[in-house]
Amino acid sequence: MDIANFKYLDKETLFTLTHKREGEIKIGEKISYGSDFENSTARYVIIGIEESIGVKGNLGKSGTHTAWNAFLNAFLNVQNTDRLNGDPIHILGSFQFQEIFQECESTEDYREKVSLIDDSISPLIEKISLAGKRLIIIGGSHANAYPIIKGVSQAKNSPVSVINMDAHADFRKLEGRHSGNPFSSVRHEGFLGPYHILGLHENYNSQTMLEEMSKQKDIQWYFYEDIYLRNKISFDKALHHFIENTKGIAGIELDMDSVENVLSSAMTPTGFSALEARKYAYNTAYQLKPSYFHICEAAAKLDNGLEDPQTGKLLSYLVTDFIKGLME
Ligand SMILES: N=CN[C@@H](CCC(=O)O)C(=O)O
Repeated sequence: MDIANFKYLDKETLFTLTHKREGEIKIGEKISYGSDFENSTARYVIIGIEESIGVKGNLGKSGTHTAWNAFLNAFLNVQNTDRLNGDPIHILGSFQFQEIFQECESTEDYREKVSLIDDSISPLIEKISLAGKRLIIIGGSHANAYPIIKGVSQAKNSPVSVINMDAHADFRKLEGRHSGNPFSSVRHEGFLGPYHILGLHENYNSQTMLEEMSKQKDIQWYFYEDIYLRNKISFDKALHHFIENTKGIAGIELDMDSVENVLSSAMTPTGFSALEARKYAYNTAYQLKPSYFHICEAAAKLDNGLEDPQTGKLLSYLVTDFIKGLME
């Protein structure tokens, strides 16, 4: 089946990126791949979204389209062991939206195109979810939380209960689609159930947005500052509280701009550690068996030239932690 702007992972790419070594087996040698995920026995389907349009529509710095390849390079070369076997994993491929990106000239153009890509992404998410597979999605901007939640919600015929580790609530007003309003947009359409945000930064969430969220009883958050400056609650307790309050169909969001020093549009010198992000991925998967895991906003290279050779490896750790949590 052809999907607009989607490239299935093919044998040649897989073989080029998987570096074989005698006496060892890499994950890339075990996973299944390509279009026929429905007939694969794999339970977990991984897709990429190579896209920076949502970030530009939110007046940010482009670069999130570079995360997928960086992830793939690292992930395919993870050792296949009895701690993590590649057999239940299927890598489908990635959405490639760089041509659409090149067509944009203004903020309005980016916002219009985000609506367009929303409509490409959600049917595939719905189809994979309907096939009973759990999804792992590597973004891309946080704008894509909207089509992901919509697709899962339509497949499961239920609103999705979401936990989001993030410095920003992304609940901005509906002013055209972008990376700052996926949760307000998807809430507006009834696909988002309870919404829990872990680690909001007080400096970067507006009073208006916080007041809007306060009106809705099933939207809750912990500020990063309440955890680490005021010691009101520990990281573990805050996470546990959200996990306990998540019922039914669950989705997990991880915005990498909440993790200290990870390259992204809103890169931060103070935030969660890589280890906390790993604990988040593992524990949410282990305890909730969520329908999807969306990791977004990370970049291997920003358009301003900044590069980070570690992005792909961190994304790969997070995905393997999440899969281990699902399997244990
Ligand atoms: N998903 C990210 N949302 C942030 C982005 C900030 C930035 O790119 O600088 C927000 O809207 O506040």
